[in-house]
Amino acid sequence: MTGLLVFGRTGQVATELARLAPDARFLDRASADLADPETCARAIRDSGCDAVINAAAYTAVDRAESEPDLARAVNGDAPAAMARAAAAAGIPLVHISTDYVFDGSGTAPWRETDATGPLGVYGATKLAGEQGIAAAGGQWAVLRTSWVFSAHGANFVKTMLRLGSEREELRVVADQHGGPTPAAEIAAACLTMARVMRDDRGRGGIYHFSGAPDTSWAGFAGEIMAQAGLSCRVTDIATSQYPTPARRPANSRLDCAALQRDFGLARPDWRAGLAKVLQELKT
Ligand SMILES: NC(=O)C1=CN([C@@H]2O[C@H](COP(=O)(O)OP(=O)(O)OC[C@H]3O[C@@H](n4cnc5c(N)ncnc54)[C@H](OP(=O)(O)O)[C@@H]3O)[C@@H](O)[C@H]2O)C=CC1
Ligand SMILES: Cc1cn([C@H]2C[C@H](O)[C@@H](COP(=O)(O)OP(=O)(O)O[C@H]3O[C@@H](C)C(=O)[C@@H](O)[C@H]3O)O2)c(=O)[nH]c1=O
Ligand SMILES: [Mg+2]
Repeated sequence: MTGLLVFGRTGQVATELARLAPDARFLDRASADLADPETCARAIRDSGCDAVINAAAYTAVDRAESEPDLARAVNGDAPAAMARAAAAAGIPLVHISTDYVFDGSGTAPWRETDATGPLGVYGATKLAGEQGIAAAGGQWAVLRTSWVFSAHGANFVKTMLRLGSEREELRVVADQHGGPTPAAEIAAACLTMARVMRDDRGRGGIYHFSGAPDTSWAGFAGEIMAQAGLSCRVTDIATSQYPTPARRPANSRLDCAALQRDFGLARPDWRAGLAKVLQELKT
């Protein structure tokens, strides 16, 4: 996609965007530090691009609890500044957000219109980003996704492969439920949305997108061990048995019907995405 500007170059989703849209311009931390929102706005103003995707974020969920100011600048203030600059330039912004904006109550898949209630700093700062974007008033889309994995960068799959080859047993929480999502599918969805929005200025809003079927982290871990041929046993535990600095939602299930209806994008099967990632890690 020519005329596309992407914030982020090294992350999971940015890496997949670079594969799918090699003509786009990618800004790494050295070119646009999200800790400095004005730099991001200027990058958009100076770019002459006709669409923007923000694939950069502060994603260290536990560390965010002790770095709330930095997390807020990167996840909250920078996306808001991007949205104001994009609105002024008359171009669409596609931004990625998270299931962690929800409090995780109940068992029903979350809809876009449901009340948010983040449990930790990461989720709260991502929610601030969503709100800042909506307040900017231009043409924007926020794609909320969950449990992202790929062959690149740090993610649950790579952690499980490493620990699973070192240990006979792993204890993994079985009472947090959601949809693992391949980064490649998120990149493809963002590109589709950016194209559609560029051609139809009436489109945008908040949308949910996650892999299917819903599972638990323990279920995800079990499938990783099985597909990778690792004999490591996965034992179900409760969240209370795995203390972490940040609280995480028990129910991260996302209702993805609106994205299917408005953009024709269906939930991808994460098990097929996992097979591709394992193949890629082998080569
Ligand atoms: N990972 C997940 O499980 C989920 C992610 N998301 C959202 O999806 C989006 C993409 O996430 P993902 O690809 O996994 O992210 P990664 O954690 O893989 O990568 C984060 C990216 O953001 C960049 N970045 C971080 N801080 C700054 C900064 N101050 N200035 C410039 N760049 C910065 C990193 O650059 P550098 O290499 O220099 O650090 C890196 O390129 C994010 O909005 C995230 O919130 C949503 C749900 C789940
Ligand atoms: C390593 C490990 C983790 N866990 C638990 C902790 C946690 O509840 C769950 C997943 O661990 P992670 O550290 O990958 O989780 P986390 O970093 O919170 O993953 C989140 O990242 C952010 C960026 C998002 O937006 C979310 O959608 C989600 O993907 O598994 C175990 O139970 N056993 C283990 O051995
Ligand atoms: Mg993590």
